[in-house]
Amino acid sequence: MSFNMTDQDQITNRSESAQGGKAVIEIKDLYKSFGDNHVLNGFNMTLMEGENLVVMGKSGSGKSVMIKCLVGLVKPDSGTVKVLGKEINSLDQQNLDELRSDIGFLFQGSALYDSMTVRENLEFPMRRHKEKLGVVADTEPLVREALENVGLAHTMDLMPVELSGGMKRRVALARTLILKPKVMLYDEPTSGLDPITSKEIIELMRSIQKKYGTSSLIITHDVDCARVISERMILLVDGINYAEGTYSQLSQSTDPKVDAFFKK
Ligand SMILES: Nc1ncnc2c1ncn2[C@@H]1O[C@H](COP(=O)(O)OP(=O)(O)OP(=O)(O)O)[C@@H](O)[C@H]1O
Repeated sequence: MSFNMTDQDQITNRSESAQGGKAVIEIKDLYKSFGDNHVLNGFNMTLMEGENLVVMGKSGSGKSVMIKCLVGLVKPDSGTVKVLGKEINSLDQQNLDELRSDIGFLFQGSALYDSMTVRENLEFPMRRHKEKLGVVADTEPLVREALENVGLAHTMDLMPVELSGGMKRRVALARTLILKPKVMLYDEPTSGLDPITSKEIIELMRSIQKKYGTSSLIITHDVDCARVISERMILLVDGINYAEGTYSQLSQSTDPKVDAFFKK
């Protein structure tokens, strides 16, 4: 289904391309099956520089498979996946690792290492991606800045067990920000959090995007999160980008498959 845009939105899109918007992620005609389970059937997606794009899909619709194709953890059957101008499936391991250091992840299971302090958790990616930051003699200023971004500088020497669920998620976000990623991938960033903590995380995501001009792909079931954060949305149904548009366009659709996403 191709979603009908209003005249006003068509004008907005034209002016965006006139400003020379750059694609940071381009997925074209992506197919992936596991045996007879045809998960992605020609999925297309473009994330523009500085954009917040939300992808929604039912449980089992292939959102995680799509993200895994994006970071080279799953090999597609066919189609192309370009991230920051590089075709993922043609990169060797070293170039793939380098590219991954420009991609920040906040996944449902973005667990902190329980045996390490908050500071040590944040130092970990710095050691892992030395090629990006070089050898950092004094890690404290970077750790502090990353924690200040999420309002948790005072937790630097605490252990994860001493933090609430929302605080852990914020530290996980700080840990990914320390590498100054160009693209952020969020997989269910508010799942398992109460509404107030969810709101705090969404606000943080917005402030980070503003501060660093990061482009973000957000996978969520949370309609409120999608409403607040998305500039554009894609609904993944039957392995394709079934509908695309702004929150207000999609939430007013009379198509039953689209409408089902917005029913509480
Ligand atoms: N490695 C794999 N081997 C076989 N089947 C797989 C594999 N990975 C995913 N699948 C199948 O692909 C389909 C899509 O799974 P995926 O995890 O992408 O769903 P999802 O949309 O992320 O769901 P949820 O919202 O519940 O996390 C499912 O039917 C799943 O069983």
